[in-house]
Amino acid sequence: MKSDFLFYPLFQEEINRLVQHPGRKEARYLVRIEKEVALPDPVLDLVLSCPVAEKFYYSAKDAPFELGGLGSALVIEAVSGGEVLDGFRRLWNRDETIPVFGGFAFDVEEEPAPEWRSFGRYRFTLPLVEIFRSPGGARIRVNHINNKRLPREHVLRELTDGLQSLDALPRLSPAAGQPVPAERTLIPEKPQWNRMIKKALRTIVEGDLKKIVLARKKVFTRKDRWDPVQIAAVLAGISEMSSLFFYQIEDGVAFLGRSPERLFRMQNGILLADAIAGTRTRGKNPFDDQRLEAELLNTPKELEEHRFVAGFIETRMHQLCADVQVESREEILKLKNVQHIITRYSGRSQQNFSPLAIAEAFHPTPAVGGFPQEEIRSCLRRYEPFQRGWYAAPIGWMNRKNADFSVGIRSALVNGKSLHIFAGAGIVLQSNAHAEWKETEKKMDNFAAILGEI
Ligand SMILES: C=C(O[C@H]1C=CC=C(C(=O)O)[C@@H]1O)C(=O)O
Repeated sequence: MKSDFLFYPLFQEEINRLVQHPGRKEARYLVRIEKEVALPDPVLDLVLSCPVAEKFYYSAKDAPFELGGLGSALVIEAVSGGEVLDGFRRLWNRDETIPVFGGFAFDVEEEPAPEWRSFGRYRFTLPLVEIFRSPGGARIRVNHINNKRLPREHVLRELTDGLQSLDALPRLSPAAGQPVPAERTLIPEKPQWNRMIKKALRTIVEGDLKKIVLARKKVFTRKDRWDPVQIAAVLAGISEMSSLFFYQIEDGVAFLGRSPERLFRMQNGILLADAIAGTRTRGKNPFDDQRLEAELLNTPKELEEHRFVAGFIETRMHQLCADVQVESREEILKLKNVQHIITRYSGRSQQNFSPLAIAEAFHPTPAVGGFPQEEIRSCLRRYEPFQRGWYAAPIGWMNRKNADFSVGIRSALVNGKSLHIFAGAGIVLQSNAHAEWKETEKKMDNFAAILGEI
């Protein structure tokens, strides 16, 4: 990982030109300068190696794009989606294609728990430096918001200072590192998990809910702070069909993961969404793997779990779109540690819904909440012994009309000396507490290399 990229020299000429043309409109609210570049390294390397406090990265699971951000030009922290859209209204009035990165909590009605406090309920960032790479090439943009209507010279000085200070930082090189010893806490412990499942099954038998996705977490605490960059580098080394997301909002505070599940992608009016549920581990050899795949596709309990999700997504797609197509039904998605049943949908968006409104309409799908959707948040608040925060919630990027959001599973929160690793499992009538515990263990295995064991 080298990334000796220097931002200020790259934009020096443009900044000088802006100084010489004081009449140009950009300085009124938004200064945005763009450059095509021959990027020497993957965007991820650039983002990980720059030791700036706030930074993000997103690559969608099946699109050859990388989006990265360094620093922040504008951060919107809000308690509702409407407030987020208000916060970006002026930005998108200038240019509706500008992407912002972020997400919101699983349960936005809850007061965030201490470990999630800096993420809040909704949080999106317009970065100071935005890096986008596609097979056609790479572009770097710098953004500066002048919402205080400061004089132009002042704005350009701030921009220059921002870029120069990014350049002055020594680059990090996240060495693979040895597994780190840490104290482990299970929340819940196994006996409590067994009781949670029993309670969920009772609720299902009584007929109030049909499916409940219960989650657990492992918290690893060590003497020194965890390095989110090192953990992201381990996730980046995994080769599978999943999106990689990394959102560091303060030094040593980051939410990151490798999610196989797209909540939705909206591109030029086309909406894509996945239903993923039903799980088996990977086999020890190809023959064993095939056997597990056949078992997954022929087990009524797994199919039921999957169909709650697919039915829900299909209903939402019809509410939001015309021409809803099932791109593939009940196929297998093979990941490094597990395999799932996947059904894919596409449709043509009918109305002018904002991407955030679409995210709120889908979330939480029965893959991470349960069924029916309406009852599930209050039920999980009572059943789970910790707050999910941003785990299993939408995370990604959006502009005024387009977006790509993943469901924030196979994920972890790094917060100083604590590392919280999450996983959940769908509980239906035939579920068994021990099998679901083992399944969640496997779902956490992406992080095993960091810890030596989980
Ligand atoms: C809730 C999680 O996985 C969901 C996604 C795929 C399969 C699932 C399952 O089979 O239970 C879960 O619904 C998680 O990984 O934390």
